[in-house]
Amino acid sequence: MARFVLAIDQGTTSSRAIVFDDAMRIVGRGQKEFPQIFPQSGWVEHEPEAIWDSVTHCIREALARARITLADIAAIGITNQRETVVVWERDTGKAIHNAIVWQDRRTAAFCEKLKGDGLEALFTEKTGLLLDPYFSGTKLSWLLDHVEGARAKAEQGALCFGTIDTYLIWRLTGGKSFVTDATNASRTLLYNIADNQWDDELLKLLNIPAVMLPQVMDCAADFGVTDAAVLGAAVPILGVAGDQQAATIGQACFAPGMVKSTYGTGCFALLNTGTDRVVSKNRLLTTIAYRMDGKTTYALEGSIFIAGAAVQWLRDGLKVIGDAAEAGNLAASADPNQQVYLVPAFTGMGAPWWDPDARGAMFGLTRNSGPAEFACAALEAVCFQTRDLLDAMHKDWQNGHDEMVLRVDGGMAASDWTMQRLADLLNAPVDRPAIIETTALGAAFLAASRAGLWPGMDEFAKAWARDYRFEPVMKEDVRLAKHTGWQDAVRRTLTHF
Ligand SMILES: Nc1ncnc2c1ncn2[C@@H]1O[C@H](COP(=O)(O)OP(=O)(O)O)[C@@H](O)[C@H]1O
Ligand SMILES: O=P(O)(O)OC[C@H](O)CO
Repeated sequence: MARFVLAIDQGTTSSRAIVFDDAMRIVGRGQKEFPQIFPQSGWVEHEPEAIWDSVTHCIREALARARITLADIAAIGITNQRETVVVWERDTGKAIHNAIVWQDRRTAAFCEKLKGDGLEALFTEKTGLLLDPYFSGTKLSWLLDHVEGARAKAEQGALCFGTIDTYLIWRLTGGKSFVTDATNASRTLLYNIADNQWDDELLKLLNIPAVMLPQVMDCAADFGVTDAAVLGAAVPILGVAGDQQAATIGQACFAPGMVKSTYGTGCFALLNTGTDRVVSKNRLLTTIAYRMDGKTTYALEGSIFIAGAAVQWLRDGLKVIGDAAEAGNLAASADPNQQVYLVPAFTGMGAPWWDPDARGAMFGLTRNSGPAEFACAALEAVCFQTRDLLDAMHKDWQNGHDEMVLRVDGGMAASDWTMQRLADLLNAPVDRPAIIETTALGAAFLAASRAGLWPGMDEFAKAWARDYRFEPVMKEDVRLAKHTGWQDAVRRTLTHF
């Protein structure tokens, strides 16, 4: 009997596939990067075919490392970079344009126009999002306006729109399933998260024909069966969630008040608010954490665009480290008497500031400032930004949950120095789990529990294991002084202060 589950994690810079066994252990993995395309300043695209090739490559690699074949897989779970838009022809499956990636800012002027028309409150009320180019809706609208003949074809029902999950499912099932899940839908700016359906009024405002949208399912559902002619065996796809929601699930943040923060290229913190659809007064996003058995659990989300990317800047831009793993040691050697701050607004500032025009800045440099102070400032910036998010979350939603433990994951969570500094600057414990691949784990859980291979949510939550807890040790006056310095640096960087 098939007793393995395959998680496909399609990320912004690479795709991963991980095989888990029925005891939730990782037995094989594959990973492949694919090209990032920057056609103009602020534009970011991916070639859909390159994404597909990377996914099939790492599925083969993961299966080979696990020494099994696809026939040994009981179920597939998919998790993906969110908001990224693909449009393809319904009859040929051919994409009409490169995918427009979540980081792409080309629709900034369109968003400003919609805001100028006084529409942001309506979009926020219905979708929980803001009018920012980050989300899918305005990108889809751009494609229909700029690819010749696209709008007419879309209106005739000849085109399909999907986030990456939808596109992969379409390809894996040989064009038989045209579906998404509620978490991915909730990032499009087209989906009403209160009514749980595509919103006709918003579709009209963005001029998007409903006929091109996929069917929205729960996160654990029957998404289709892989076409044996495509992958070599027919396997059911039983779980789907956007990557940050999948990490929330993988971290077993199932109780209201639980919060996780994922430190990859960017950083995304999600606070489970249960059935409360909290509307943020502090410019956080309201999003669907997961939908199971028709019941929606909501989250408040804070999105920071630069986290591990600041470490990449130390490595590739400044060349003060040769490898990301060296950043912590270098930061540890910084002079504690220097107050150097980096505001890493390299691509604008995300939550809770949402300032697309801000650019990065450093403050407090002296003639003694060197690589160590730069590294310290870069890593501390990620911690300070997390604090800004969590402070905003607590202003928006108290519900008696003053005591907070943050569950962390993502590549940067491997840095002990950064995680200790995070606990210090938050003045809260930080828990790093034993399985750091929480995104894939979340997708695997959705699929494996539906297949009856793994237990349900309660048992899964009990199985969550800690690798290490970082306890705050920094003196209160030091923490306060640092935080005040950071707030001042942010104020001086933002364009709208
Ligand atoms: N030991 C480390 N210390 C600090 N940053 C790290 C470390 N290891 C990896 N990173 C950073 O984490 C990021 C990679 O994390 P990952 O979760 O794979 O990101 P993504 O899924 O966004 O590609 C990179 O930006 C890298 O610079
Ligand atoms: O691919 P990641 O891990 O950088 O995550 C991207 C997010 O889903 C964007 O919202």
